[in-house]
Amino acid sequence: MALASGVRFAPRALLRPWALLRGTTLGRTEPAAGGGGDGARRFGSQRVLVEPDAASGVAVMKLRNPPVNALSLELLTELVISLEKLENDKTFRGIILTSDCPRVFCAGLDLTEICGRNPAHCAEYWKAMQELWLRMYLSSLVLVAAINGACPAGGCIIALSCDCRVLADNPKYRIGLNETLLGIIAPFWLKDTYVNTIGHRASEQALQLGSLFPPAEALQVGLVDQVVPEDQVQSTALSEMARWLAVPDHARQLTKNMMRKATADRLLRQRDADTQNFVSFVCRDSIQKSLQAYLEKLRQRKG
Ligand SMILES: CCCCCCCC/C=C\CC(=O)SCCNC(=O)CCNC(=O)[C@H](O)C(C)(C)COP(=O)(O)OP(=O)(O)OC[C@H]1O[C@@H](n2cnc3c(N)ncnc32)[C@H](O)[C@@H]1OP(=O)(O)O
Repeated sequence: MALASGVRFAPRALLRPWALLRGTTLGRTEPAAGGGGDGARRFGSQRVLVEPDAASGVAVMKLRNPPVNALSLELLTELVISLEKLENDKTFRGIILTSDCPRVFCAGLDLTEICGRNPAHCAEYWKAMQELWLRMYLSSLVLVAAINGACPAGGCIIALSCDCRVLADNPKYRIGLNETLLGIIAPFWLKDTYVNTIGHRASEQALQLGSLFPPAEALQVGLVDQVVPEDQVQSTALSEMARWLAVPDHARQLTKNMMRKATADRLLRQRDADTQNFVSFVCRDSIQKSLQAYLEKLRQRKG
């Protein structure tokens, strides 16, 4: 991990993400509509669309795992790979993360990855979740979340790992960590990320209650930095990006590292124990029952 100019402090090869791939199509490059040069070429994978703009050094990364961008193992893996690709390309200084699915930014953990699965699968899945969080939280790039839909639980984790959050002003687009309402508990590193963003008391209250905040409240509590009309989310995210990119990279990166390293190190030190904790917790009969019931409720709620 070099910490001089061109700082790269994101942990490398914490996992070999490609080893997790099942039937994904990665590394595709295709010209964007009407595009010509390299700056207009899209790349990415089945579930993560990357629209790079070499001229500005900013890439737009779109989650594309319909219907609700649930964080399947494949989506987690493809996100890590796309992020790593941009991190390794010196052309890029920032990523705007957004959703390609209407009305939902990200529905959080894919519950089908932890319901009725064996412990080995749950462990593999949780390691992929840890990996994505570590990579995003410590990324040397500026990450701006352009939150254009509902953003519960794991979706909120993704947004909280970014440097800045812009939320569309729609009362249906609630954001927060609602784990307790599913009968599960946010792990310590999620709790720490929450506390780092909105402070201890607000986190304690929101975590215990499983609060999902509508936009105005999310802004008030400091969970998001801007709330804007839906059609201005992307342009506002770009303006925010410009503000962050106006700072010299090395100074901003070192400051980010200084602010976040202790939180990330805590997970790095206890990664295996955290995985075991997760697996033994979610594999309990009682937890499986409540997750199944929640999933069933979601399926029946339709229409
Ligand atoms: C030591 C202890 C360790 C414990 C560790 C805990 C780890 C904690 C970390 C994260 C926790 C999580 O992320 S758990 C997931 C929490 N997510 C939610 O509660 C969101 C649930 N979804 C919704 O509220 C809504 O779907 C939505 C608001 C996101 C979108 O609403 P919409 O009306 O547009 O869509 P539908 O509800 O009709 O859903 C469509 C379709 O998707 C399925 N779906 C939704 N969410 C999930 C999900 N998270 N995982 C899997 N599948 C999901 C839903 O059932 C519908 O399916 P069908 O079309 O088959 O009916």
